[in-house]
Formats: sequence, structure tokens, C-alpha cells
Amino acid sequence: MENNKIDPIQTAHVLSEALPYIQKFSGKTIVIKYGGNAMVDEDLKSGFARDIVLLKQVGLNPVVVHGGGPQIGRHLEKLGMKSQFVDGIRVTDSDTMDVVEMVLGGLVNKEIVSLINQHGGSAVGLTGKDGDLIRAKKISSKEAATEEASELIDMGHVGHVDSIDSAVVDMLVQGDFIPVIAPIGVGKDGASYNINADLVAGKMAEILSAEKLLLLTNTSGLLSKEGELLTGLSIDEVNKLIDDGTIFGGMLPKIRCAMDALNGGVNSAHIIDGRVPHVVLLELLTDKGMGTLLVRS
Ligand SMILES: Nc1ncnc2c1ncn2[C@@H]1O[C@H](COP(=O)(O)OP(=O)(O)O)[C@@H](O)[C@H]1O
Ligand SMILES: CC(=O)N[C@@H](CCC(=O)OP(=O)(O)O)C(=O)O
Repeated sequence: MENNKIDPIQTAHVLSEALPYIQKFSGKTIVIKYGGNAMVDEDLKSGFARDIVLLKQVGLNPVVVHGGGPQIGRHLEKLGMKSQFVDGIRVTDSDTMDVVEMVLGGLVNKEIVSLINQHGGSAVGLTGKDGDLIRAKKISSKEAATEEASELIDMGHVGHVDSIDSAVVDMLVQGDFIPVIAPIGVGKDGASYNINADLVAGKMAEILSAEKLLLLTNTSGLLSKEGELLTGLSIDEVNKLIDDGTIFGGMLPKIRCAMDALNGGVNSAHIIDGRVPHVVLLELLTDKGMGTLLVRS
């Protein structure tokens, strides 16, 4: 009887608060990166899927790009395989690539698709191979090198986005489907590439001229060394935080891709806490700004 405690007038007020946002974002594309660390429990996953359906229902065009790093890690562990990371990027040999493709393109992608469809949406799952959506190029050892590393590491099947042909995504959006994209790219020779999901989401937002890029992760946003939430940051401020080590690990590709998306014309990028129920609705359709907002200048 939890619902009895909620003031109905307050509920109506919250619903009414959504109107200007629905009007502002109607017909606009919102790219939502759903990180593996935000897929914490069944209720959260189901709530996320429901919110995506709601966005579509009120006229926004959500495009989901998902990760699944922890899920890949768990499956590699079951198989007795180890992972090495360089700056938050997984070194991916051929055997690891097989597992990445199975977990991201299979398990994780289809779970999200299925949840969205259970809530009345029409989701279609894709990897970058479908419709030649994401062309990838292998990242070179030099590109992957960190300042501390004394030797160059071959990253194997790790790619960066060479180009995106959004035809298949455009077709799905026009047909009122919700695209759900796994971050696997295809090389010129047809080989699979493992691409950090943040990078795919950033480029996808740019190519689709998205209004917003939302990055759902497992922190309340970008934090200072003292643990305070930072927001309204410009590119210069972010660069300083990278240089002084405030931003590290998995946050590095996230921040870099958000900055690239802003430079590429996306209006705003937000790093938000995917562990907060309905964080997508809170960010998009209420007055309460969530997490870290990144701006061009
Ligand atoms: N300045 C920072 N603020 C918040 N998190 C940070 C920061 N620097 C590094 N991180 C790390 O980045 C992680 C988020 O990246 P990642 O684990 O790759 O998430 P996801 O799987 O959602 O992409 C956080 O959990 C945190 O450990
Ligand atoms: C090259 C690379 O590191 N790829 C990532 C792809 C998944 C991902 O990005 O998942 P999250 O968003 O949940 O971190 C990986 O193998 O973990």
C-alpha cells in the first residue's frame, strides 16, 4: 500500500512539470548510453526499459547504446580467461573477442530489447555489423599507449569508430522502433572489433545530431578528489581534471567521448547515476537536473 502515502496532488504536479520538457524534446533524438555498471538489479533494469518506452510514447526518439563490461568480465572469469585493461580499455585477443561478441551482441543486447518490448515498446537490437552500422579500425599500440607504460601493447581486436552509417538506425526510428545498439564494430575485412561503449554512444549522438547524450554509470556524476559532485564543466576545466588525475580509468573514455560529442554539435552531455531509479525521466522530464552536465565552453 506504498502508493497510499504519495500525495496525489504532488503526483499531478510532477506529471504537469513534464509538459514543457515533452514539448521541447518532442521529435528530438536522445542517445542514452546504458553502462554495464548501471545494470545492477532486475527492478532497475525493468525501470530503465519502462522509462525508454515512456520517452518514445511522448514523442522523443531514444536510441540506446549499451555496454556490459562487468558482464563480459564475469563470463571471461567463468571460462578461466583473464582481462587486462589499459586506461579503462580491455585488451581483446581473438578468444576474448568471441566472448565479447556473445555477451554484448547476444545476452546483454537481447535482455534490454526484451525488457523494452515487455513494457510495450518495439525495440530492435543491433550490433555495428547490422546494416554496416559501425565501421571500426583497429587501435594501434601507439594510440593505446599510456605515459607510464614502458612498452607498447597490442590491443588485439580493440577498435575505434572509423565511420557510422546511420541508415539502419534512421529507418528504425522512422518506423517507431527503438534501436538498441551493442558496441561492436566491423573492419573492412569483416573482422569484429570491441569498441568502448562510451565511444560508440558519443559518435552515434554526433552522427544522429542528437539533442542530448546521457551516459548512465555507477557514480552520481563526475566527482572531485574530495568526492564532491562537479557540474557545468567546460572542456578546459575537464582537461585540467584529466591532467591532475581526478579523472581516471573508465571515466576517461566517458569524458572524452562526451567532449567530442559536444564539439560535434550535440547540445548537452550528462553523466548520471544509473543506480537511481528513473534517473532518465528525472534528467529529461523534470526540473531536477541530475549528475554532471558538460558544456562546450
Ligand atoms: N572523477 C571521477 N568521478 C567519478 N568516477 C570516476 C572518476 N574518475 C574515475 N572514475 C571511475 O569511473 C567509473 C565509471 O566508469 P566505468 O566503470 O567504465 O563505468 P561504465 O561501465 O558505466 O561505463 C566510476 O565507477 C569510477 O570508479
Ligand atoms: C574496448 C573495451 O573496453 N570495450 C568494452 C565494451 C563494453 C563496455 O564499454 O561496457 P561498459 O560501458 O559497461 O564499461 C569492454 O570490453 O568492456
